[in-house]
Amino acid sequence: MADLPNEGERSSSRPQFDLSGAAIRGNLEDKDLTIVLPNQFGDISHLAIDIGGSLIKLVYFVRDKNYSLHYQSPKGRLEDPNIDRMLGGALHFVTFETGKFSECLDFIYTKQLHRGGINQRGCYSAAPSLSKDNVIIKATGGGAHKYADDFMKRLEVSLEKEDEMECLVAGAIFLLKAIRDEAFVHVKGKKEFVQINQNDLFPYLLVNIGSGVSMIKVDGETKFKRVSGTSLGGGTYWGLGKLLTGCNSFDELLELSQQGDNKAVDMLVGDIYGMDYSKIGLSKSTTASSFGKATFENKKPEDYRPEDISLSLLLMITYNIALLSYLVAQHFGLKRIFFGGFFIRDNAYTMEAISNAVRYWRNFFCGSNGQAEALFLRHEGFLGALGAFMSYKKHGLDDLMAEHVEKITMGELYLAENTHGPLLEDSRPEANTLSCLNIEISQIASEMAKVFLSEGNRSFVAGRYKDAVGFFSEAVHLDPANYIFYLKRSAAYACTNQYEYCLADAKKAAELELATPSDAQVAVIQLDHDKGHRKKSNQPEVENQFVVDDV
Ligand SMILES: Nc1ncnc2c1ncn2[C@@H]1O[C@H](COP(=O)(O)OP(=O)(O)OP(=O)(O)O)[C@@H](O)[C@H]1O
Ligand SMILES: CC(C)(CO)[C@@H](O)C(=O)NCCC(=O)O
Repeated sequence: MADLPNEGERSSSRPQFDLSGAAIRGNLEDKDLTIVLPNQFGDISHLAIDIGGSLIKLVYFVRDKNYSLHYQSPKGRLEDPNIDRMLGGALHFVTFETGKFSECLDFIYTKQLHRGGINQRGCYSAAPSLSKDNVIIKATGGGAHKYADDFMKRLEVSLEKEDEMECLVAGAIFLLKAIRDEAFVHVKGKKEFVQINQNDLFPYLLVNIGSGVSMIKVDGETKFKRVSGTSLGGGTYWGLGKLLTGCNSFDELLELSQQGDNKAVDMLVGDIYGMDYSKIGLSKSTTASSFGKATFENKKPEDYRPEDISLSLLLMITYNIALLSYLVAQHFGLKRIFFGGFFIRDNAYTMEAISNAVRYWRNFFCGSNGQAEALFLRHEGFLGALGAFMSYKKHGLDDLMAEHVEKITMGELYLAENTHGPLLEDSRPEANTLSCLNIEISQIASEMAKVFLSEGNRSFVAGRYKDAVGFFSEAVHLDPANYIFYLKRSAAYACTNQYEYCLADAKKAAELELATPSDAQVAVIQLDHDKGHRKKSNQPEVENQFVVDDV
C-alpha cells in the first residue's frame, strides 16, 4: 500500500493514481458515468474543474468501501481510524451552466469538495486541519483564468491552471486506455462499443465540440497539436436556436429537433433542380442550402415550426463540423476521429448525422479504400475535467501494468431510441449532473452541518478542542439557525480559554432556542460559572455534558 502523506500536506504532487480495475459503474444501457476505482488506496485529490464557455464540468473522487475489490469487513477493522484511506472509491461527474457559476460554488462548498470532500462515514476525506494556504484545485478551460478570483474569494482556494488542450488529450487517453466500454461507433441508430488496441491507438484526430470546436491531432500521450478549429460549434446551435425558437434550455431545443422536418426550412437540391443532380452525386433530397427555403417563401418567422428550425440548425452544424473534421483527418492521414464535447449530448440523431457525414465523405474521396471513421466517447463532455483531474500527478498511464487495464470485448448493442432524456442519471441523487441544478442546497447544508457536528463531538471527546471549535464553526456556518451548534462551540471555546466567545455563543444559543430555552439557559449559567472557576484555576476543564448526541 502506498505511504500516506502527512495530514495537511496537500499539494499538486500527489501519490500515483491506481487505475487498475477502473470501470464504468453502470451497464451499457445506463447513463450512469460514475467510474469506479476499486484499488485506489493512497490519498487522492478530490476535485478538478473545467470551466468552459457554456458549461462547468466537475470531476470528483469519493472513497467508498462498496467499490473496493480488497475490502473485507472483519469485525474490528471498521474501527481502524485509517480505514477510509484504504478503500477504493468512484469518480463522479457533475455539470453546471457557466452562467450559473455561483450555484457551482455553492455545490462545491456544501459538499466541501475543495477541502477533500466528505467520505461515506461523514468524515473529511482529506485533512480537516488543512491549512487554507495549501488548498489548490486543478482547473482548466477559459474560466480557470476568468474565475480564479471568485474561487479565492468564496472558497479560499487557488486554481492551478492546466492547459485546456493538454487536458482534453489527457482525458481522452485516460478513457481510451483505462476504461472499458468507453468508445463506440454509431451505426444505424445503435451504439457499437469497440475494442481499441492500445498499441494501435495513435495517431488520431480528437474533435472537441464545445461552444466552439477544437481539432487536435494526437500522436502520443504527450505528443499532440491543435491543427484546426471552427467557431461553428455547440454555442452556435444553442445560441441561434434560442434566438430563433425562444427555447429556454438546450435540452428543450434538442428535444424539439426530434419532432422536426428540416425540409420545411432547408432548400433541397430538388427545390433547385426539380430532380436529382446525379452527375455530381447529389440526390434531390440532399440539403442544398440550410435555411434556404425561407428566402423564396413568403412567410414570417413565426410561420416556421420551432421543431423544423431546431432540426435544420442541428444538421447544419453537425454536417459542417463532420465535413471539416473529415478533411482534416484526411489531410493528415488519420483513420480515427474521436468526437467529444457536450454538444453531442449523447444524442442519437447528432451522432448518426456525424457518422453518416464522415462515411459519406470517406466514400466520396476514397471509395472502399477509405478508413476514416467517427467514434464517440461515453464521457464525451468530461475530457477536459478528467485531464485536469489526472494532472494532479502526471500519472503516466504506461506505468500501469497491462493486465490491470480491463480490455473489453465487443459490448452489447445500445439502443439509440433510448438515448434521449437526462444525460447523466445516477441512482444516488447527490451524484446527478444537470439535476444538481435543482438540488435543495439548504437541505444538504443542514445534513452537512450534522456531519460537522459529529466530527466536532469526536474531537471534543478526544480532547482536540481547537479542532472541535473548527468543526462546530463549520456547522454554524452551514446552519446558523440551529442553537445546538452554538452551544457545542461554546463548550469548545471554554476549553480553549476563549471565554468571551464562549459566552457569546451560549447567549446566541439561548436566543435561538426559544422553544426549549432551558437547555441553552442552563448552559449560559453553567458557562458563566465555569468561566469564573477557570479563571481562578487556569484549567481547561469542561464537562462533556455539552457533547450530547447528534441532533
Ligand atoms: N444544459 C446545457 N446547457 C448549455 N449547453 C449545453 C447543455 N447541454 C449541452 N450543451 C451543449 O454543449 C455545449 C458546450 O459543450 P462543452 O461543455 O463541451 O463546451 P465548453 O467547455 O462550455 O465550451 P468551450 O470549450 O468552447 O469553452 C453548448 O454550447 C451546447 O451546445
Ligand atoms: C476558444 C476555445 C478553445 C475555448 O474552449 C474553443 O471555443 C474553440 O476552439 N473555438 C474555436 C476557435 C477557432 O478555432 O475558430
